[in-house]
Amino acid sequence: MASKKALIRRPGPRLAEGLVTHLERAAVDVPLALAQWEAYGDALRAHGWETVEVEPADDCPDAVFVEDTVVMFRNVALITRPGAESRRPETSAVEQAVAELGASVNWVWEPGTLDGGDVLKIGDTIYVGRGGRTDAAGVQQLRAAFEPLGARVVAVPVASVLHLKSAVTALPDGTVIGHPPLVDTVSAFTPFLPVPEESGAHVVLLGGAKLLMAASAPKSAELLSDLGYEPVLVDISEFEKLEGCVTCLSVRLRDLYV
Ligand SMILES: NC(=O)NCCC[C@H](N)C(=O)O
Repeated sequence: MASKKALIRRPGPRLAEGLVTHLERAAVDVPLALAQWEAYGDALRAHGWETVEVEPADDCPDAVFVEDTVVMFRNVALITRPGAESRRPETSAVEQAVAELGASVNWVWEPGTLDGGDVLKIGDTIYVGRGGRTDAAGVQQLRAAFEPLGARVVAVPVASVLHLKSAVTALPDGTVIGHPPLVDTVSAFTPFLPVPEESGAHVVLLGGAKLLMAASAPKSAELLSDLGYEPVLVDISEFEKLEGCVTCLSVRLRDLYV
């Protein structure tokens, strides 16, 4: 049977020191962040996902953004080499966690860099954003890892936001959603549905019509609800101050036969 597990990683005491690139730094309330992270995990579990906690990395302020450390395609986990040097120590415990869950493990090698936040999978198509964190060698290594498994890898430039998935994600039917001012190449995505808020571009597919979304995107949630989806809203304000979004707080593992 296909698995329904999701990796998550508890935020550490240094969370407030997390990287900010496109935003002004704002004070992060760490206890509130922890409560928001617990509620995020509760929302996953309430919709049938078994959450698997990666061992915390308390020296790494950004470790809670676990999505950036691994890309899954079928049963293969590509352990990334994050573009930000301060994030590179995050990967070893993630590697151990996915290996223990039965994934085959592959790696992005130096000098390539790749952040999981730059990788959007829609069926067998994998969009990869070449931007501030993912370089050309990282894109090549992603292709080398997944094209032999049947993926079609499509590279797109990313400049306006931190990661590709800060700009666009996809609905269950494959429609790409994004807030147009922040999508560098709208024409790369067909079909494309504009949403009215930046954080409205971020959905985690919970199963069926349910979409995990940030509470900061009420108008986008209303739009999607009107299209027959069922948004499940979580407040992740403290992570948004660090350029995090709902997608980056977990990695869903759907193709492990365990
Ligand atoms: N996939 C993501 O959107 N990750 C967010 C990472 C935020 C973190 N502060 C960073 O700059 O790396």
